[in-house]
Amino acid sequence: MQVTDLYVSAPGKAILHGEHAVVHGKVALAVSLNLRTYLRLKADTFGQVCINLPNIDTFLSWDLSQLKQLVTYFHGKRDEVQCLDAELVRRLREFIGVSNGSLDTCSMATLSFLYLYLSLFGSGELPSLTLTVWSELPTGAGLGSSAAYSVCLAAALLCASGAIPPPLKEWEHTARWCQEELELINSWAFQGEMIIHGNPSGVDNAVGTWGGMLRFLAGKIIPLSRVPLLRILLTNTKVPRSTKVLVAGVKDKINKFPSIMVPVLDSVDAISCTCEKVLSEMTCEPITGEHYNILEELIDINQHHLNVMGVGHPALDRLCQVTLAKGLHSKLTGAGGGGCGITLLRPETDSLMAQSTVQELKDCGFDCWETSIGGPGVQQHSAISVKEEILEILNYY
Ligand SMILES: Nc1ncnc2c1ncn2[C@@H]1O[C@H](COP(=O)(O)OP(=O)(O)OP(=O)(O)O)[C@@H](O)[C@H]1O
Ligand SMILES: C[C@@](O)(CCO)CC(=O)[O-]
Ligand SMILES: [Mg+2]
Repeated sequence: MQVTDLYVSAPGKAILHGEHAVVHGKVALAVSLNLRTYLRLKADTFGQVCINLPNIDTFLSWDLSQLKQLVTYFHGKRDEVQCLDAELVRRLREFIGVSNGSLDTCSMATLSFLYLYLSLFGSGELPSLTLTVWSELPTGAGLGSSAAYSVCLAAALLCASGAIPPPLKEWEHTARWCQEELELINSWAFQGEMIIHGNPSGVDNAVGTWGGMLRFLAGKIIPLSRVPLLRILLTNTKVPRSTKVLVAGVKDKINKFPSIMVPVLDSVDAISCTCEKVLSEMTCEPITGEHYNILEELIDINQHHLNVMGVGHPALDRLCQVTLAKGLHSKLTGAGGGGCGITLLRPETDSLMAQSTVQELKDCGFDCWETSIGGPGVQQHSAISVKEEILEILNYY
């Protein structure tokens, strides 16, 4: 089977409110970032499948004959995805020699690639291809790197399998898929997330697929089209952590102390809803200091709740203290336990104040930068629309 070469990209995300609570059926508000993961899929004739994942130092290849043995039992349909095929996951774990509890970066990325590849091609002829992924996102830091990776894999492999068409016309630089096709990409990306996360809510892959700002509740995705322009500082504490472990830890706490933890989750839900209401007011009436005061208080309350859930970290406390000394409010974003935090800048925060805050956070050993939010969701690119330095990496392999 011959596949067509293509480039795709998907954005990372920041969760404004609702991380962890969203896994338990509460509202989350999330927004796409201007940092993206890029994927190049290249057709080959060597009878092999190769993946190059330079961000995580992973370069692997398999003969098609090896992979064919894994799909002898396979009867799956690529347009019907509900839950993970446990037998395929078991075979793949055995094939790459990884145990059920493994959190190894390389194994998780490999497992989710092979799972999607075999699920989408397993009922027909397996194509020979090389897939290279490069991301501007820090890996495992709370900015949805796993979801951006899974969304890129799903879009590229669905296209290569013929389940969805490549949307790019000859004269275009970038193009997006239609709603129905995006839903299919999102549902396959969710499978990839299930392999990496264990029990994802689906909010991260939804942002990677649709981009912009979303309200997410129990799998229901509502794009928020009218949102004010927010200035946000992103800080990466560089403390490594695993989303899978943190999500499992919160679940254990809820099971152990339901009467204590359920009200915390309800309160986070109310924070997301209040934040959504304030953001909407800010688009239809003059923005006042009081709007910002409320947004800041919501950030503080939620950060305390996240500490109660057990997903804080001394480095995140430090972020909150340093920014509060400058009159700015921060909370962790994503799974916490280290990783990244967001700081809301007020309209009157001048660039000198922003710069000195960034410098103080860098002096703590953190990475810190002002970010723009609301980038487009998954898209196909022509080669010339991919930034030169990224194209160079993707074409190197
Ligand atoms: N650029 C990449 N190349 C290959 N694998 C990646 C890449 N980015 C992420 N991954 C996979 O995703 C895993 C990290 O996912 P994890 O969910 O723990 O962090 P995150 O998605 O960055 O944070 P969060 O889920 O809190 O937003 C890595 O271990 C790796 O398997
Ligand atoms: C911690 C969590 O709520 C967000 C991770 O970005 C997990 C999830 O929603 O899948
Ligand atoms: Mg993730």
